[in-house]
Amino acid sequence: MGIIEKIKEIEAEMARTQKNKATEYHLGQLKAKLAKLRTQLLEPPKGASQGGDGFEVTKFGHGRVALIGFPSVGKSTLLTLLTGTHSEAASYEFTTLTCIPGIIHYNDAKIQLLDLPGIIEGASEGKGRGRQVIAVAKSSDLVLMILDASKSEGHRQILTRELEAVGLRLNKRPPQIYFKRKKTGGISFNSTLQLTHVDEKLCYQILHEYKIHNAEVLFREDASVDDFIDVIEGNRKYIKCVYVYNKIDVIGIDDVDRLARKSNSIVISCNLKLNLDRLLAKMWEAMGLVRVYTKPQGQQPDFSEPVVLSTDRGGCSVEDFCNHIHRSLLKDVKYVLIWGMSAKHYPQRCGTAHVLQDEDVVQIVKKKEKEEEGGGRGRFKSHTTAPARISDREKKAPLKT
Ligand SMILES: Nc1nc2c(ncn2[C@@H]2O[C@H](COP(=O)(O)OP(=O)(O)OP(=O)(O)O)[C@@H](O)[C@H]2O)c(=O)[nH]1
Ligand SMILES: [K+]
Ligand SMILES: [Mg+2]
Repeated sequence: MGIIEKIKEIEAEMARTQKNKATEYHLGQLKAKLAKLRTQLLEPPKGASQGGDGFEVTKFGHGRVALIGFPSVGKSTLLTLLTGTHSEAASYEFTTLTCIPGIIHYNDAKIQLLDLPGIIEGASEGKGRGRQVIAVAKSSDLVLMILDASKSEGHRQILTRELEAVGLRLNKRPPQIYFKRKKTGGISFNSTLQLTHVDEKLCYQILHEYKIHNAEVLFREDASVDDFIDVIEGNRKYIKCVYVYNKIDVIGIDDVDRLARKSNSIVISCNLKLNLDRLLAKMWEAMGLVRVYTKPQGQQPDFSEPVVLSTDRGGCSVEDFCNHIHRSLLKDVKYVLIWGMSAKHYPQRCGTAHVLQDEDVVQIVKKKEKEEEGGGRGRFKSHTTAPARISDREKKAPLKT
């Protein structure tokens, strides 16, 4: 029996099994079996060359966003609109057959947007180009799940299931479970709080399924069996996802309203170019991107080219900022002066652990370098006002030095 048949068999057995206290252990075991098979399915066949027929596209810019959706929901239309790179769009399904990259220029940052072939139910098991498409989704910093607002709302669940089946976890953070395999000593199981979804016996059983007999387990939250399996598998990818309901020009206002209220969702129309600005703002926020402007001593900040950091990847501390400019910079930094949202007053003197916010201005004061006390002019000299964003006017018309 092939892996896919085995998966189907276990899924059928799980569907047949009633969920109650008596079947809890059995179901847990089935879940572990299923997870193991799915991991097997993802491993490239022995002897096969790595990559080749995948959709390898070089990463570019400050982040990568993948367009995932059923055929003909408007992925290519959206890529063309947002990036100016033409991607063929048509009313028939599977118009796009490969990965087409474009670049979004937004907030002085460059975001790589990837158009992809449509995927269908069963994609995770190899239907269509599903596996390659999902591999690209895994390499992204954000998934835009494009949905046709006029079609079944079940599509969102089907796609989410397909992505979950290959180890993607959308809009979740890793479970707070410490897990370490050991060579000897048996299994030590602990929790810092009362667990309501799993107990020690169930966890032992799952570990047994994985043939793990020595390990340290510590639950730091009231996690589920699925969470525990995710931690054991260790290959899960936690990615943000924005659900984009396209084609709202063909549905009624009540439906638009309902879809717009769903969590992590946005409604758009490519045809009418509706809400595309809001979509970009939402992407920016979801990717945790932060612009930081450098201000040389005695001069105005350079508003033309921000350093773009991400709260999710790499972090946004002053240390991250310095490392971004130059690896060897950090050791010379005495402290920094900060103007902007993260500062309590202007300028605030901070250490390298300080966390920056979008549109902050930073002046680095190096060791053995004299501080510019009051040397700046206008907004960027020392004074105390409530924190505020650096206004667009200040960026456009910097004061003369
Ligand atoms: N009514 C309406 N139609 C749209 C909208 N956006 C795209 N379409 C149409 O939907 C059809 C499919 O668009 P595509 O951009 O090719 O969709 P896709 O998701 O890239 O399709 P595949 O590459 O085949 O997976 C085209 O006929 C578009 O003109 C929209 O906002 N409203
Ligand atoms: K199409
Ligand atoms: Mg397309």
